[in-house]
Amino acid sequence: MKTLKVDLGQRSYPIFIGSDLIDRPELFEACSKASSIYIVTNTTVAPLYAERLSKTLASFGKSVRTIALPDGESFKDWKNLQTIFDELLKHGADRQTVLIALGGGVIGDMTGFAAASFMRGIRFIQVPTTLLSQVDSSVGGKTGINHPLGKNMIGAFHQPIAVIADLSTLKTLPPRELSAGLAEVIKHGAIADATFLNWIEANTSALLACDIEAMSHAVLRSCEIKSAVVSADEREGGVRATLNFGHTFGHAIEAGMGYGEWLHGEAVGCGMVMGAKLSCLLKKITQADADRLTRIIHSMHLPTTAPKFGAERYIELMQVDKKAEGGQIRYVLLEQIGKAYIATAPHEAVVETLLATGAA
Ligand SMILES: NC(=O)c1ccc[n+]([C@@H]2O[C@H](COP(=O)([O-])OP(=O)(O)OC[C@H]3O[C@@H](n4cnc5c(N)ncnc54)[C@H](O)[C@@H]3O)[C@@H](O)[C@H]2O)c1
Ligand SMILES: O=C(O)C(=O)C[C@@H](O)[C@H](O)[C@H](O)COP(=O)(O)O
Ligand SMILES: [Zn+2]
Repeated sequence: MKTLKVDLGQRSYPIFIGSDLIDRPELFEACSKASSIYIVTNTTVAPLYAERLSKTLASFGKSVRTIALPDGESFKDWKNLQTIFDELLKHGADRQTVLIALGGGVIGDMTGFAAASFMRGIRFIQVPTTLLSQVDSSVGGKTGINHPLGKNMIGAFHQPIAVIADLSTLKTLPPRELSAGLAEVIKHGAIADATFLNWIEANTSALLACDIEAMSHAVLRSCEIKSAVVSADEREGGVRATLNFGHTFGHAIEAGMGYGEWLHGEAVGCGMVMGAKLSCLLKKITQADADRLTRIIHSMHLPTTAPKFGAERYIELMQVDKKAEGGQIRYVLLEQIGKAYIATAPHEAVVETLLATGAA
């Protein structure tokens, strides 16, 4: 097992990465002081892992309940958040209750937001079971739900007290979901570590085959990169926005198509292709670099051709973005492979050229 730390002073927490971790009560030690424990999961993950996790948590001698929400991005909304609150209140949860998010990023984001707001804030633990949630969403404390007009528009920063990434759970993950997670892995290489991107490129087959050693390295290196960024800028005042590479376009695709049509990772993969093309149009990276990144994304079975909404609609969708300021869209672009920067306002005509010609 590998252990990392997200360094945030009093809000610091460990990330445990390894196999069969959901069977190890010592990793859930914070539950020994809980008044009650709620596993929040969904109807797909519950039959796979909830009983095993309940058994582990039962060793603390506290009440352990499971809340299973419907599965899918389109359920990351008010209604299902309300279901969590209903269950907590119905069964007498209090400020010493600990929530456990067992599932992918949808469950992690919603459970985290429920924990941030229930009785003005209770503790929660992330047990990510998708590649995407192990390499990205379980770390950093961004929690929330979608709004029909914009992705993740309602939420809060609320850090978990631990992240327990059990690599064995990836064995049951469908290939399409694995590829979606690989998009965020590629993102970490593209924005912060050219050597890691080389490794990803050289290990495409092992990653697609969900080889345990390859997964272990991908999760570890991604968590190292993300936790360093989050430790430096918890609330996205600056450098944290680089983790949004591919997301300005990607979130527009998700909202524009209706949540769930394309997976988040698929939209981000395609968004990174668009971001690389824009970086190239602005003469920051070479055509060869943009082509290479597109090839890597394509090799992971991710879409690289954007849905054709038209430039006007893309711009309208992208204006509903948390990075936008005073109506100006801000893009995360590449200065070089392994280094991202924030473009406050690239010339609108350049973006329109991108949308009209290449990607959309
Ligand atoms: N908070 C953040 O920093 C952050 C970062 C990245 C993404 N996100 C959010 O995360 C979400 C995407 O997360 P995701 O890709 O994990 O999607 P997801 O949560 O929808 O999970 C993907 C699918 O895999 C299933 N599943 C989960 N674990 C499984 C397992 N071990 N075996 C079999 N099936 C399993 C789920 O039921 C679901 O059908 C988006 O809402 C995105 O906005 C948040
Ligand atoms: O943690 C971050 O910061 C990220 O941007 C990670 C992204 O992969 C993730 O999709 C995040 O939820 C996007 O955040 P948002 O603030 O753009 O909604
Ligand atoms: Zn993302």
